[in-house]
Amino acid sequence: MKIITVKNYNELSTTAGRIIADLVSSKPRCTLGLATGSTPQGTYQYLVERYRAGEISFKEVQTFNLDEYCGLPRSHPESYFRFMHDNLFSHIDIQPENRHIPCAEGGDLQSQCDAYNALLRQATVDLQLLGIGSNGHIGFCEPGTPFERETFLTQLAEKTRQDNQRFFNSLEEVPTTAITMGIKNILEARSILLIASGKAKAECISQMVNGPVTEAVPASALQRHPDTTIILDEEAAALL
Ligand SMILES: N[C@@H]1[C@@H](O)[C@H](O)[C@@H](COP(=O)(O)O)O[C@@H]1O
Repeated sequence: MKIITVKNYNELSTTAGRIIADLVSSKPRCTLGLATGSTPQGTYQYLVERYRAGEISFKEVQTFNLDEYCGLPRSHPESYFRFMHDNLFSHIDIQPENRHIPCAEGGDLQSQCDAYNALLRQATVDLQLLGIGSNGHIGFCEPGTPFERETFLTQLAEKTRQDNQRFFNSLEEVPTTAITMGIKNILEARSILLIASGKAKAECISQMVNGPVTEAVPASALQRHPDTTIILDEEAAALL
């Protein structure tokens, strides 16, 4: 694992954004794995600025998002579909047919998982961007998820629902299930870029980097990936 520690969130966003922008410049037809949550927002803002400056184009880029809540229509302000539209896709020249987000609407969610997994299997993700949950989850692969899991319907941990409650009016409104890429899908990316900011992430970062590789800490699986870069601000790196 290559660990880069930076001063603050701003520097974290610029550092991560630059790595992605460099890939898009050198390989215009690249495939990006994308994440949601508060942490990547600054990274996406950086990419939008580089696009607006005419320095990069996403015309030929293909993207796959990690996950999506079940039970929220795509138009819901907290759906990840909407998050990606608002934070990135509506500001850049990516082609609608090149962006993929699990569809968690409709009755047959298992078929939606299978369809998304089949799409992923046809692609090779060049760079997978990741955040991390305070309980060590990546995507929505919660503690206890078998490492060989591919795209699946997951039950959100109570800790995750509590952490994400800040986006909703009450805990009851936070979905209890989601569709997520599995750990196996994530590890198939050519490279992984995980970003984390703030002291609430210090403990899980320490477990991910220095703890044993265990399904109790899903992010510890990244120790097995040959090309993982972790960018941390000083608070998230405090226990390393
Ligand atoms: N499914 C997402 C994860 O992909 C993300 O990494 C995590 C952390 O979010 P934040 O960056 O807001 O701390 O939140 C959600 O649960």
